[in-house]
Parts: sequence; C-alpha cells; structure tokens
Amino acid sequence: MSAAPGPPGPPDPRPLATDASQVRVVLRNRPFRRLWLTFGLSSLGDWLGLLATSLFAAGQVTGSTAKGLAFGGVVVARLLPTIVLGPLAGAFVDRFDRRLTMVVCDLVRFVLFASIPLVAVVGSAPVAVGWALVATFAIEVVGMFWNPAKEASVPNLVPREQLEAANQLSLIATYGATPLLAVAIGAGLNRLLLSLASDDPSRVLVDPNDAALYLNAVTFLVAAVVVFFIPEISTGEGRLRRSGPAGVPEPSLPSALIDGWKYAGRTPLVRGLVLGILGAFAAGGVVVGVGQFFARGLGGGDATFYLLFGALFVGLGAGMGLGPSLVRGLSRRRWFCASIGLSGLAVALLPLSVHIVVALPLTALAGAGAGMAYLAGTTLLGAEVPDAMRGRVFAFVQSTVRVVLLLSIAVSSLLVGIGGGRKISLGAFNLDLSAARGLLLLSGVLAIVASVFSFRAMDDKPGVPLFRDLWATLRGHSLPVPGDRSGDGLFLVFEGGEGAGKSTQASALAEWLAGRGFEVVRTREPGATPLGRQIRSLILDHSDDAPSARSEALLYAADRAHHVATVIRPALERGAIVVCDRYVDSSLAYQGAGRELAVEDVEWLSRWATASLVPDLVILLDVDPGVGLSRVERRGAADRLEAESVSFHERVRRGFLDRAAADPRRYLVLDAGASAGMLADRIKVRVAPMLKVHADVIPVVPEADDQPNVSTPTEAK
Ligand SMILES: Nc1ncnc2c1ncn2[C@@H]1O[C@H](COP(=O)(O)OP(=O)(O)O)[C@@H](O)[C@H]1O
Ligand SMILES: Cc1cn([C@H]2C[C@H](O)[C@@H](COP(=O)(O)OP(=O)(O)O)O2)c(=O)[nH]c1=O
Repeated sequence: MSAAPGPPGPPDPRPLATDASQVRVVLRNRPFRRLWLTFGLSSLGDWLGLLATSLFAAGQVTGSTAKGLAFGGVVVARLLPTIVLGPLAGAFVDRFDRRLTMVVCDLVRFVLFASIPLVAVVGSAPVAVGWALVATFAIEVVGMFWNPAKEASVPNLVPREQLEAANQLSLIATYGATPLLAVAIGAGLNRLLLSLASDDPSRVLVDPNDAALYLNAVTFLVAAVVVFFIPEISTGEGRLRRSGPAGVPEPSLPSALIDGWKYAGRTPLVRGLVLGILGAFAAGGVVVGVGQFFARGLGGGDATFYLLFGALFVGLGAGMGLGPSLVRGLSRRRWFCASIGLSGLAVALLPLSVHIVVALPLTALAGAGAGMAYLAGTTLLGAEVPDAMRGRVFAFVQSTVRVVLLLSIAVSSLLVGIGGGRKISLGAFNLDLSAARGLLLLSGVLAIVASVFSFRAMDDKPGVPLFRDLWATLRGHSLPVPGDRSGDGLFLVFEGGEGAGKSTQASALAEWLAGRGFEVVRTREPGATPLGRQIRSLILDHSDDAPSARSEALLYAADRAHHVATVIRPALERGAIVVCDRYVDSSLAYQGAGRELAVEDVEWLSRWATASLVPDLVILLDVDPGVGLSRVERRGAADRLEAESVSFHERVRRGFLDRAAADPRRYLVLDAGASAGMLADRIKVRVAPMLKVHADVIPVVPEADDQPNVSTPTEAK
C-alpha cells in the first residue's frame, strides 16, 4: 500500500491572487515558457484534429445521413474514452514520470494522426472511416494520460503566487488562441491546395484534409521534442518514488486509484470544487442543448444562436482574462463559489429575457462566471492538492465534467423537443413560455444550489459574510478573517493621522473603563515592548540610512508581531480590555496608501504578523493633515513620518477612511476637529454597549470609589 494520503490540512494562508505583473514574471520562466509552447501545440493539434478527422470521415461517404453518422461517430469516439478511462489514467500519471508520460503520449499521437490519411491511401472507404474512428478513439485515450500529466506538472514549474497567471496563459492557449488558429489553418490549407490545383480537382496534390492531418501530426512531434527538454517537469510522484528509499513498495494501480477517490471524498476542498464544477457544467450543457430552441423563441434564427454562442465565449474569455484583476485579493475559494453562483444566476435569468438585447449580456455574464470559476478551480487544484495526488484529482474532475456535460446536453436537447411552447403577449414583446426557458431556469437554479453547497464545503473565511467581503474586495481590499480568540477580553484600537488626538482619547477611555472596574491595558504601536522600542527608533529616528518602504513595512510588522504575542493576546486571554494607539490600519494607511505599497501585500503581512487578530472596534479620528500636523508641531521636532509631505498625509487619511468605509460595523469614525470632551463622550456611547456582555464577567464597580486600574506597557508620551 502507498502511504495513505495525509488528512487535509488547513488552507495555505499564502495568497493565490495574481496581477498583470505575475503574468510577465511567469512568461520569464523558461521551463514554463517551453511547457506553454507544448500546450499550444498539442491543443492546436487537438482542435485541428477534431475538425480534420470529422470532415475527413464525413468526406469518405456520400449521402447526408451517412455523413452525419460518420461526423457524429468521430465526436462520440473522442468523448467516450474520458468517461471510461479518465480516472485510471490519473492514477497512472501519479505513478510515472510526468515528462516521459507526456513525451510518449505526444509521439503516439504523432503516429496515429499521420496514419489516418495514410490508411486511406491503401484501404477502401469503409476501412478508412473505420480506422479514422479507431485512431481517434486511441488519440483521445492518449490525451487522457497527457492532460492530467500536463495539469499536474504546472505547479512544479511555477511558484504558488504565479500559478494563477500560469493557468490564465494556458487556458488562453487552449481555448482562445488555438481553436481560432486551427480554423484559420484548416481553411487556409483548403484554399491554398485548391487554388494550386486550379480548376481541376483531380490534380490536387494532397487533399486539404489529409494535409491538415499531416500538419497536425507534426505539431505533436514537435511538442514531444520540446517536453523532452524540460527536466523540471519530472518531479512527479513516480520519479520521487523511484529515487526514494529502497523497500518502499509501489502501490498497485487499483489501490492508487482507491487512494485518489478516498482523498477526493474526504477533502472538503476537492468535494466543493467537484460539486461546483459539476453544477456549472450541467448548466452549461443545458445552455448548449437548448440554445437553438431558445434562440428561436427570441424570434431569431441561426444568426441569433451564433450571437448567443459568441457572447458566451466572449464572456468566458473576459472572465479568465480580467477576473483576477477584478477580484484581486479575494479568497480564491470564495471567488470560485461566487463565480458559479453568478453563472447560475445569469442562466436562471435568461428565460426572462424577451429580447436578444437582454439575452446577450446575460449570456456573456454566464460565460464570465464560468470562465472565472474554471480558472479559480484549476488554480486551487494545482495549489492545494499535493503533488502525489494531483494527477488523479485532475483526471477525476475532467472525466466527471465530461459525463455531466454529455448527459446534460443529451437530456436537455431531448426534453426541449418534447415540451411545446405557449406565447404570452407583454405589450410590444412576446414571451415564449417554452420548455427551453423552463430548462434554463432549472439549470440556473441548480448551479446556484451547487455553488451554495460548494461554498459550505470549502469556505476559508468562516465568520466573514460573503457579500460584504465581495463588496469590500471590489472596492480594494477583502475583509480579514477574525482570528480565533480565547478569553473574552475586548480589543479597542485608536487610529488616525498625526495629531488627531489618539493618545488623548485613548487615555481618557482607558481611565473611564478602569474607573468602572475593568482591567485595562493601555498600549500603542510602534514601541510598546523593549524590542519594539528598538524597532521604533530604527524606523522613526532620522538617519542617513532610512529604511526603504518595504523594510519599513516589515519593521512595523515585526514590532506588531511581538506586541500581539507578548502583550495583546495574553491580556485578551485574561479577559482584559486592550486600548491600543494604532494597529494594522496604520500600516495599511501609511505603508499601503502613503508609501504606495500594494495594500493586499501589507494586509497579508499584517494578517500573518498578528495571526489574524482583529480589533473588536476601531475608533478612527479623522483629521485634516494640516490641522493635525500643526497640533503636533508644538510637541517638538517631527519624526521621520511626521516630516513627510502633505500629499503623503492626504493619502494616509484617504487610506484610513477607505478602510472604515469597507467595514462600517467595526469602525467608529469621528471628526477629530471636535473638542476632546465631545469626542470622549461619543466614544463612551459607542463602547458602553460592548461592555454589557463583558460586564457579566467582570463586575462594574462604582466609578467614584475606584482607583484606576490601568497598566501601561509603554512609557507615557
Ligand atoms: N480634540 C482636540 N482638539 C484640539 N486639540 C487636541 C484635541 N485632542 C488632542 N489635542 C491636542 O493635540 C495634540 C496631539 O494630540 P495627541 O492625542 O497626542 O494626538 P495623536 O496621539 O493622535 O498624535 C496634543 O497637544 C493635544 O493636547
Ligand atoms: C503602527 C504604525 C505607525 N506608523 C507611523 C505613524 C506615525 O507617524 C508613527 C508612529 O509614531 P507615533 O509617535 O506613535 O505617532 P502618533 O503620535 O501620531 O500616534 O509611525 C506607520 O507608518 N505604520 C504603522 O504600522
């Protein structure tokens, strides 16, 4: 038996998000570039092969029924093997060297494709068609091994943070560029060869379809050679096992397969992904199955159908290409589920469209959701499924997707013919109550349900409401995950620009709370601990060797990590109230907005430093930088940050306000121009209800007779 796959661990906290710069970085990665070329070649071969073989088979026979049968036979021959052999191929891929698997597959496909026209030269028409079918079937079988090997090898070539960009590029190659290129090459060859033969068709040098098949065979040969020279791919399980300690028995194919299924079954991420993908593809299949009927219902013919189809693909491409820059830092698990929900919603709304003008954007939206879900799903599988399991999981997903797609296309195109239509007149428009519309609604709802279930299975931000998180993300930053807190202390933070009055208000609040009998820890950042004080002087003192923006961010994070670990968490665990002058938002505002570092990076760094400890309330004292700076001028020489330009402090102010706007329930924003007494009152009003729960634990002591009980790990300012 193989070592059983370990239990699914917690999600990797490192972000998977990508941006345009990652695409450039990935493109500079040589092994990936070469692999990408082979994706393109093989995918070109696939598309060209499908077109050429189908046309070839149809061209061998006469009569429309026979042509239809021959054409359909090729398509079926291509889809069938996935279903039967997919999972087995995945288990195989995980056991053997992925590079060699890919090379052998490409060589076999080279031979098979070249054999199709060659057999036709010597054999009769039935033999030629028969062989075309057999070869096609075999080519698809080979693809079953090649595909999971390819998918599983990408994560070995590119680092985690570039995985999404790498997937974007390979999806664009597979579904965007190469199908178009295949059509163009097919058509180009046709014209070229026919024009060379002038008007006498019998003088055609090589039949255009034969030529396409030969060309196609060559693409696989080239791909085989290129892959052979990418040794980095060979880090699959097979190779590790071979060079691993002697005496570790190799798992048999069936037991590897069973391990793979077990892993998929008990890993919430994989379960969620499979469920979501199946929901999306079922809906997609229905759209394809009923498309023509629906188009007719919209009052259009084939042209409308092609328009809808075009919109679906434009949406798909846009989702894959632009999605990541739209959602930026959003959790990829959440993005995946939300995309499927979006797709489902668009499909469910389609039946309500009375006109193509409404149907087109909805179709594009459905495509965009599907494209984003496909990209996020592939990236998640690559990033979070261990290398040893990846081939099996990819194969499992690929084959179930095909089954569902085939079934939903077949069933829906069958059903749609049965149900008759009824027209309802809505003023100028006629709404056609047809089976097509009913099926669309049903499949849209199905996809939404699937997205909800997969969300439940794989969400990595429990406790953070999805829609608020989405909204916050679209506006610049996703919401943090509240850290799990033991103890029932209260964590209150003051934020704001220089001279906003944070220290004044923090002291007032701390005294008021202590006066009511609470244990209060009044603290600040940076510099609340001995280590922190050293860091503080490194950052803020003027020196010839001022830290760069990134090292400044790291120093603040280092101070914060130590502060949280040694002061804040222990206090909260005791049940104390922590009143802190500045926290994470200062880094986001000063280093993010002010120094213009990527806010997501600073946010991630802070989350890591604090182990996701989030304040219960942030009191933001909003002050005009001019006013605030003039207040602190009286304090003496400005430190390094105070001495920054006014535009810097303006950006900082915006940074704070944006944070507060993204999560209003956790912020109290006050105009710091008000008098200190008024501000203190407003703060007490907001904090008091938070104490009620707290007061059950620590009795409230009458204000007058109590000695304030404030401990300060930092010296008074
Ligand atoms: N609401 C207020 N109105 C006017 N001046 C204030 C107010 N709050 C504080 N100050 C004064 O402004 C200066 C800076 O206040 P401080 O609390 O140290 O701000 P911060 O900690 O935000 O830098 C101090 O001299 C303080 O007395
Ligand atoms: C905590 C923190 C502070 N800072 C800056 C803001 C302040 O200019 C300086 C802290 O100095 P401090 O004297 O504590 O400022 P204030 O009296 O205004 O509260 O460090 C950051 O840039 N990033 C951070 O994460």
